[in-house]
Amino acid sequence: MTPTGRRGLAIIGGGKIGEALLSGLVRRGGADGILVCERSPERAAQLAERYGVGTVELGEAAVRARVLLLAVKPQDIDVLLGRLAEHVDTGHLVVSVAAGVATARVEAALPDGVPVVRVMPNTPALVDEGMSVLSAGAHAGEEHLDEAAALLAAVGQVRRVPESQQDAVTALSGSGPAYFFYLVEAMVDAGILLGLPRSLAADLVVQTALGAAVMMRDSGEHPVQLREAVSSPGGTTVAAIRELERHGVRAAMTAAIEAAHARSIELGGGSGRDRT
Ligand SMILES: NC(=O)C1=CN([C@@H]2O[C@H](COP(=O)(O)OP(=O)(O)OC[C@H]3O[C@@H](n4cnc5c(N)ncnc54)[C@H](OP(=O)(O)O)[C@@H]3O)[C@@H](O)[C@H]2O)C=CC1
Ligand SMILES: O=C(O)[C@@H]1CCC=N1
Repeated sequence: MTPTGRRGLAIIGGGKIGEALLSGLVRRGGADGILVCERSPERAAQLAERYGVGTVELGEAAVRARVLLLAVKPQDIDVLLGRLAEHVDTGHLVVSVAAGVATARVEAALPDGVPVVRVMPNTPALVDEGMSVLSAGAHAGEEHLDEAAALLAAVGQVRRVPESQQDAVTALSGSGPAYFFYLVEAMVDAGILLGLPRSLAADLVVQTALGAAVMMRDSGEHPVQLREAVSSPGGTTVAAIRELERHGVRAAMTAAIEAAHARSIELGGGSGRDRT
């Protein structure tokens, strides 16, 4: 039973991803019904001013909000859950975005039967182009997954996976924006090396990244086909791709994503299990 007066969402942890989700949700639905609980009073005040949301202590967050979105670092989650446990009941929905942290670990720290949904979002939620991937814990039903999906759909696309795939998802789409930013940095630096002004180089690279992303999403063609269309025989693109292959960029990307996957498992203290 949901106690009367409990409504809306509290974001617990107003850091990078907490703010990305908050900004999109406020943009989509307004600040009414959204609360933020943040350890740093300065940061809480900043978010309140920026988004017009109310800020609360942990206990009050659980009294006033039905959905509790945990957005603290995996290293802080056990302390948070220890403090939260006495305030939570089965009428809440707990949504955790902590990398690597299995729903079973969250459930074990809370009263029996509390529904928990694990989500891996990403920072493009800031511009409504997020990718959020959901898995249900042992006590989360379809209605809880639907509720979490509806929340995250406000800031981008949503997919569901068995929880055993969440560490791979984390390595791919959770951390993924950083790989593209890294690549863009390198391309802009190369443009500057070739004598272009920084702002022009940045404009060229960012628009090229955007155009390439939209083509990959909308053209229905495989990235290899799209790359072939850029690669004139004996031309500039094949000369560049040969260097990327020579320097092992493809292998480096695979190794990077494997390292992120391993780190996600390490942060969680082991791989997440699927519901049986
Ligand atoms: N950044 C990203 O792109 C993504 C992050 N995630 C996950 O989201 C979580 C947060 O990551 P990120 O936003 O990068 O981290 P941040 O460190 O930027 O944000 C976490 C915030 O939570 C605060 N906090 C810690 N403990 C508490 C508490 N008990 N009550 C209230 N606030 C608290 C922290 O305060 P303080 O600064 O004092 O520590 C900090 O402001 C992590 O678990 C991460 O794995 C998931 C997907 C993408
Ligand atoms: O770097 C991290 O650990 C978090 C999880 C996914 C993206 N950022």
